[in-house]
Amino acid sequence: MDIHLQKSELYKESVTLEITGSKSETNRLLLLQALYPALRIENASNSDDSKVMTQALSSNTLVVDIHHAGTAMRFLTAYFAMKAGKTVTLTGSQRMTERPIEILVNALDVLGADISYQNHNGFPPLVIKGKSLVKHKVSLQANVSSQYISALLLIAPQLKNGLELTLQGTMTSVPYIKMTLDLLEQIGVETTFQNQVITVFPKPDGVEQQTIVVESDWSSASYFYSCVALSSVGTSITLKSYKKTSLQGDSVLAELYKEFGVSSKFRDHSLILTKTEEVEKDTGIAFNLANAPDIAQTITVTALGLGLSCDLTGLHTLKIKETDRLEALKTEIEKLGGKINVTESSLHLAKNEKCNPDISIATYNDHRMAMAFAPLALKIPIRIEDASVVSKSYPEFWDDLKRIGFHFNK
Ligand SMILES: O=C(O)C1=C[C@@H](OP(=O)(O)O)[C@@H](O)[C@H](O)C1
Ligand SMILES: C=C(OP(=O)(O)O)C(=O)O
Repeated sequence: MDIHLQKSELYKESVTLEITGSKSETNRLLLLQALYPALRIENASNSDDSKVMTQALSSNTLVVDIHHAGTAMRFLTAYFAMKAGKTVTLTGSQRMTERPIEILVNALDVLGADISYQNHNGFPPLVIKGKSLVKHKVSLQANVSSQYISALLLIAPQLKNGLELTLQGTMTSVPYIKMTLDLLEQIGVETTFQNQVITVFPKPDGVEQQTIVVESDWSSASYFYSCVALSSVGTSITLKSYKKTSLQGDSVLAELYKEFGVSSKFRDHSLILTKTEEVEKDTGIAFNLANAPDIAQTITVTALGLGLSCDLTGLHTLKIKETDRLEALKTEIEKLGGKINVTESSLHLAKNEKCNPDISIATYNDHRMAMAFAPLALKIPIRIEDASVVSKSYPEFWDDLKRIGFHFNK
């Protein structure tokens, strides 16, 4: 299904949207709940990625398919590796079979796991024979994906001797590691993180009965930051339920979007975004997003819509996500008339006058390609191909766009 967005304008009155829970927090808590059934989760994400995670944790089938969900692939590899007596083939979409997992598999091997590759070394599908893992010290490369690290940390309190993890090289996506440690601490697991060594102490006997409320998803909020940035001064949107002090690294949006003239105010659990000033055309945007890779596409498209130049660094993980996001951005932005250069870990977007209207944006099975480009309809009519991809993280995305004033026919 393609969606043709007409040129739209946000409603003058600030509309309030309820955004689904963070998929990162939810998928961690779902795994922890499988290990500690006393946990209750509120405001869980209704994303496809969280649905497949829930299904996988309760399934008794020999083959578990997690589709496009990177967190589910990585977290469940660790989970099934320590489930003694159970053998599972863990697989996913075509793209998932191209997303590397060797660093995690090697680390689990060191801990005593039995995992083999069904087709290509280093990539899913994996055949995992669950075993009791008794070793507790391992080192792994920390600059490819933080999800490998979170996967090990999540199972660590149920390992006989806990875990001592040494991170090698420059760490990437660090807030996601801290989110995992924070959630472990919240449920009563002791952890330390000093220099590049993380220790998780064993917690074999269960945790106290408790309910954890998931904060709404900040990566999903990014698309509304972009909508407000691309609107006139005074435009406002209210999003629920957010906290000023978040576990999610993408909450850095509140800081970064000041450069696009957007202010963020917290009232109770609402986040109010307001366009407070026009941005000078000569202002160039420059951010290092190594700690917030999922908002790179949103920021690039906001800059394009405002005609600003934009330099982003720290993007080395984008090439192994739902698609090669650097190449996908380059191809689609060039169709719109933008001038963009990409390297293995950065992008440069040149200042531009205006975008070509009525371009059809390909989305490459990547929810964030669809959601990042949609706000451009505040400037030009635009078509988004295969629009249902958004359900990977944010199934109500298109309904919410309608609620704030976008016009389109599905
Ligand atoms: O742990 C997580 O929940 C995530 C970590 C990040 O991945 P990398 O660590 O691979 O960059 C992020 O891009 C992904 O959307 C979610
Ligand atoms: C990269 C993402 O997800 P994952 O790696 O979990 O598939 C994402 O949601 O942007």
